[in-house]
Amino acid sequence: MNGSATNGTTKPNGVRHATNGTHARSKSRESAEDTHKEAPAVANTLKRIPMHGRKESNPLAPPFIVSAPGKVIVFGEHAVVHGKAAIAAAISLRSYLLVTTLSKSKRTVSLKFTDIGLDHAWNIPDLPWKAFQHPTKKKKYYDMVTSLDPDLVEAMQPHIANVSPDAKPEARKIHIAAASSFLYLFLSLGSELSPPCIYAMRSAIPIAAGLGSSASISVCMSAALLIQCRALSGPHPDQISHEAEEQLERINRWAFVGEMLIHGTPSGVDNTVATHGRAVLFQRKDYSKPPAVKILREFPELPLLLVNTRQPKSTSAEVAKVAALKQRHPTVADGILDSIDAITRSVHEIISDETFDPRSEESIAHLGELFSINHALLTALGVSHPKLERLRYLVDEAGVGWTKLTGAGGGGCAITLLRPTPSTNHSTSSQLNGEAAHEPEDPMRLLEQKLQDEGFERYETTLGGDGVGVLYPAIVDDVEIHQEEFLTAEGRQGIEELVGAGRDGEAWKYWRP
Ligand SMILES: Nc1ncnc2c1ncn2[C@@H]1O[C@H](COP(=O)(O)OP(=O)(O)OP(=O)(O)O)[C@@H](O)[C@H]1O
Ligand SMILES: C[C@@](O)(CCO)CC(=O)[O-]
Repeated sequence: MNGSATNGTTKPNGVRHATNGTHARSKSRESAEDTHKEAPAVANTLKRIPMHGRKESNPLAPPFIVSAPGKVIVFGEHAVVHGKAAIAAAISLRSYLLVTTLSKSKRTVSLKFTDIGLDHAWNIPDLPWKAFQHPTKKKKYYDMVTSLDPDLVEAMQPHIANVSPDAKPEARKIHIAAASSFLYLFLSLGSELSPPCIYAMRSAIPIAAGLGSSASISVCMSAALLIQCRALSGPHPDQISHEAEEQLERINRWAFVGEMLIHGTPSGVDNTVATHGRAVLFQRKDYSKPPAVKILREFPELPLLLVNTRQPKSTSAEVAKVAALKQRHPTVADGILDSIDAITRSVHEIISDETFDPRSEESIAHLGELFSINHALLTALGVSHPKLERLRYLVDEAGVGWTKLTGAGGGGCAITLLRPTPSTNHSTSSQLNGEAAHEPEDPMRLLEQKLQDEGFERYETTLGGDGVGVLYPAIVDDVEIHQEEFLTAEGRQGIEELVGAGRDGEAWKYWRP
């Protein structure tokens, strides 16, 4: 529970700050606003100015925050890695990246990714700029990069080798994945003259649970670095549709590069839905070309239960398992992947039909069967886990819906499509006759209790929200968000309240083609 959230009489941020020294606060606010007038990095359609083109006397860019959602894959995980279609939807759990520019006397770039315990700084001049800026290697901010350059990955290694040297091996792996992802993007989009900065990450998305935490942070890093090199215009409410689409595409391309550093061989569906939000029908047949993406703006409000087995898993290990099975049993594995593809296409047809009614028992039951079949096929591919099977068993036993794993499997989360409950008629004949009411136990309540007893965790979320968003400058309710409070905000509630999440029409802006 976040202490500041319950503080009561006025807006939470105002209350918190009033006890912290009003003078200092309003000063930092003024400087942020002034700077914003001088250097509207994202507010207008910009002439591109190289970061290093700024005059010595220019004020510091204000702190700003970018945010991106996690996702659930509703149908088609794993098959999508092998060129088949998938449907994924954004969830309301999000990551937030606060970027603070330091004075020019510092020459460091720092990561403070406190969710994973990573705190690392590099000296900007020491980084392998020569390798990344070499004319045969240098990428433009608008390029489409579909594979990592092994020479550049190699050039980064001495700078990755000194990340968290004393951490335990498991934690270190996590740190190295996140740090490599950032550094490759920083070296690709920045220059030796990039401003010294602190990049502070907080996320409400559980890590390695199949909800796209890595894609969400990759989208944040890509968007922040593109904003800093002034390669984005907007977001602003009257931005024309195709221009907004172009910005999202630019962010998505570099987020895919970030994902490659974490996953190895991502299909790109996770970063695509984390960038665009809503829901997407996604297919990448040829990795050297852009994927086919259809944004599903009218994605139905499906009644879903989202549960985490809390069994950690590695996406790259699960993806490798399927690749190995495909090598050993090509015909059988291809048959399974084709069946998953057929399910995804059939679902797309069903939900696109205007007669589809997510409140109808019949429609949901039809879709529910496809949930169960998709899960069975994923189990056949070897990516389920005893905890996922136990979860599915408990939901089946309660008779409340149809369950499938979501994301990479091997643990992580499952989604259940809930059976619509017939409206309960409380005035039964026995009650009307004055007999004692013996309410049958609510199966959903019983299930929730069992899930809790067995250590499963349920998430409250809605599907289909906004994609990447920007709070520039990092000011909510006229108060600048400070790095320290950002890093120490308690849990999901604490961070969401601090950044003013979900308060559309205010400071947060989104590209909405
Ligand atoms: N809040 C965070 N802060 C820093 N790094 C993070 C954070 N969340 C995720 N990561 C990085 O992403 C990695 C997790 O990626 P992984 O693909 O295994 O899981 P996922 O993205 O949650 O699941 P899936 O790909 O199945 O949806 C972590 O090891 C870490 O490097
Ligand atoms: C397992 C997978 O299909 C989904 C992970 O969320 C991998 C990918 O698409 O990159």
